[in-house]
Amino acid sequence: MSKQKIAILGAGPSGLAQLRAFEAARRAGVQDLPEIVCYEKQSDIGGMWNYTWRTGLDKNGEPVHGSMYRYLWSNGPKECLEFADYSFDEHFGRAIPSYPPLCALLKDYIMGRIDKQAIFKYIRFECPVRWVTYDEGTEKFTVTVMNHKTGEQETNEFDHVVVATGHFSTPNMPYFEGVEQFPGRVLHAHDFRDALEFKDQNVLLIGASYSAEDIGSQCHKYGAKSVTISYRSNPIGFDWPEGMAERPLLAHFEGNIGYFTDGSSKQFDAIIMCTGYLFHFPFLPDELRLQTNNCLYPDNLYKGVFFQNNPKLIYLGMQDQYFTFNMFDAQAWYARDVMLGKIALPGVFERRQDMQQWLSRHEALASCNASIDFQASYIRDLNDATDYPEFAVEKQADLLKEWLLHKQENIMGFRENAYRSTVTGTMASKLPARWLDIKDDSLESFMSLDFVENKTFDKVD
Ligand SMILES: Cc1cc2nc3c(=O)[nH]c(=O)nc-3n(C[C@H](O)[C@H](O)[C@H](O)COP(=O)(O)OP(=O)(O)OC[C@H]3O[C@@H](n4cnc5c(N)ncnc54)[C@H](O)[C@@H]3O)c2cc1C
Repeated sequence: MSKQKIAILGAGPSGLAQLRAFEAARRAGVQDLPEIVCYEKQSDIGGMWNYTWRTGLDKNGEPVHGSMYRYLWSNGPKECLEFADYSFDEHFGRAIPSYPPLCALLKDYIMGRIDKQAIFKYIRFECPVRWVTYDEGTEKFTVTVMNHKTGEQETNEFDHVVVATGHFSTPNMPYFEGVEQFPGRVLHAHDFRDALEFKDQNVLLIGASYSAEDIGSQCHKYGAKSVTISYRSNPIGFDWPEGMAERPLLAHFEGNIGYFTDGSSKQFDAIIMCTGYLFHFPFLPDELRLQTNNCLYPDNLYKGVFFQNNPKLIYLGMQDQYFTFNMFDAQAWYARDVMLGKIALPGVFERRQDMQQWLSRHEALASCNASIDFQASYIRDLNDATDYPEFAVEKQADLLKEWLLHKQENIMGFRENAYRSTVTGTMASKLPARWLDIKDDSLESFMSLDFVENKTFDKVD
């Protein structure tokens, strides 16, 4: 019998988790592993964590994937991202603060546990996937990619396809009457790169989620004259510093004046749409395409990963994310075991029943804390079925709840908090005060700071 072939689309944290899951099986002595090819649009691994100055199109004329900006700090504490089998202490050789102030630093950690020699051989860089089809007769997928290195298209057949292409890259861009006459800059959060650009400006952010919260805080910190956050349903509700305020939804613009639904108005210099992202799979036909919005449990994915119409098509990382890297691992390990035949997939009806149970629980979620527990129980459910190293997902859930409280208490200063690692038991170092105003975003510069002086390295037995 010929070897199974698996295509992994994307080499961001999810796709890498899938590659690493197979690599772990290989190391554990599993024979007859499938043949794997990972197609990646960019020229490096890391996905969203590859900071790029580019906006619009990349060097190959493909839509830029990255939505991250300079000076992006980890939103949640690093203790909630920590892998069971690879701690931050191990990677950096010392305790670092709970909120690493650089995406380069987090990328360094996430990629640090990857055996690059073992994994790079599977990845085909600068090969965006153009089209995927499935043949009911041969029971195979055909994947067509554009190889920008050779300038030619390539087509190959696979038994499974794992979609790990992310869902924070295609802007959801609403229209507001009069916006076309607005004289200043109008952009989506996807194209936001540097808060310094908005120094001394009156900035309007539309949206009430993480992007509005974080980009708004950044603009304030880097000298915007005022920051107004316009919400559709409910205000974010933090105790914002002077110069930042929330207003209900924008109704229309007249020139550079924005009119809000409560009848108020204000003059603006720039508009940043923090209005979220679309799930966008331009390489998939309708019958294979996941159609969802951002939520903790998209419908039609059994165990959150197997596409109901065709479970040989696997989606990773499609959930809204309290948990990120650990959840991708849990999904990748489970998906691997199904692909290897270690876990049997139930029939269509049982899969639907299982999904329905999760969807009912999902529908009943009434608070952020309940949502965090829901996602933790989802991860637990997956991990219990595989040999993924045991880790205390419930303790990380408790940390996430603390994080929410700390944000509520002090939105501009919550990143000064330090937490205890659930993996090593060590306390994070305090962030040196001068770094709260970080203007130098090099990893070297950050690591050259002496954290030891502030460190409470009281290990728990
Ligand atoms: C502004 C911002 C801040 C964030 N902050 C945090 C944070 O602080 N902590 C946290 O845990 N998470 C954060 N996230 C979430 C982040 O998206 C996840 O951490 C993680 O990157 C998701 O991994 P992924 O592999 O699923 O997707 P991605 O990281 O998006 O990777 C997808 C990969 O697929 C590739 N790809 C896309 N289309 C194709 C194609 N057609 N063919 C081939 N390859 C393709 C892309 O090039 C990319 O490499 C943030 C996201 C954003 C946008």
